[in-house]
Amino acid sequence: MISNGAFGRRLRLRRLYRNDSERLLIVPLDHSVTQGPVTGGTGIDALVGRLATNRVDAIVLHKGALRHVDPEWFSATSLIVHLSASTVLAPDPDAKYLVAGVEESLRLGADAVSVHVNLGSDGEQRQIADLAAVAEACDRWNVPLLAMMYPRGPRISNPRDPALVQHAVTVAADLGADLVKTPYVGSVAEMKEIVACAPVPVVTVGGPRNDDEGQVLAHVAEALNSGVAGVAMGRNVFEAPDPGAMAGKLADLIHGV
Ligand SMILES: O=C(CO)COP(=O)(O)O
Ligand SMILES: N[C@@H](CC=O)C(=O)O
Repeated sequence: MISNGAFGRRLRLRRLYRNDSERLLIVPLDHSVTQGPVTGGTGIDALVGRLATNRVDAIVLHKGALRHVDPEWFSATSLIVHLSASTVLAPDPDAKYLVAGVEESLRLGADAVSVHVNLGSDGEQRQIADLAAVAEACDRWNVPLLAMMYPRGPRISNPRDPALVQHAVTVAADLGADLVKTPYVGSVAEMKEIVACAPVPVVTVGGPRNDDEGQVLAHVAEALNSGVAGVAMGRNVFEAPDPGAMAGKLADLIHGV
């Protein structure tokens, strides 16, 4: 793992890798702003606790959610504060904008921050500019940056096109991200090429809910075979009947039993 920057950034980045030095299991819960509640009635604190106690390396949360979560859970997992937002109700749900900052996230105890960019969307210009500005603030405050990069927009017919995904990864790395999250392209060989060209670790998303747990785990195993550094899986964890058990099965796959 090639670390970037000052001691503080390297330390925070190393803290993300809690269960082994090469792979990550990240569970994003930032969908709460995009689409609505992610807790299925159990409450955000209970959900975070189930994830933290099942070897999830980091959890992505929006800043306000932290008011309702016991900080004790973050002795067992890392906190990534998500800085971007949009909702599915918007005229353009792909138009992401910033709702939090790096200093604010540090005050909240963040180990890292994340920004979402829809490459090819009508609002791409602002999103890329926001990514660059956040990267500068991360450099200033020695905070690792996870870029959530999706080929997504009116001119994107195949959001898993390897060339588009590789372009998205390159944009993130070249603007200063320490980690990139992006869709799996569906082929081990093609994902291997993307990973090989990426100067920073790449993790893949889980995608829409699949009720067949075996298929979800097989998808992760295939992605891992392509050399990705892990997964950032949201819906297939927090929408599972037992999110903690699902997280544990993913951790077993990613980190070993
Ligand atoms: O990282 C992600 C969202 O921020 C991926 O979420 P899903 O696994 O639900 O696609
Ligand atoms: N960051 C994502 C969450 C799921 O992919 C979004 O805003 O939609």
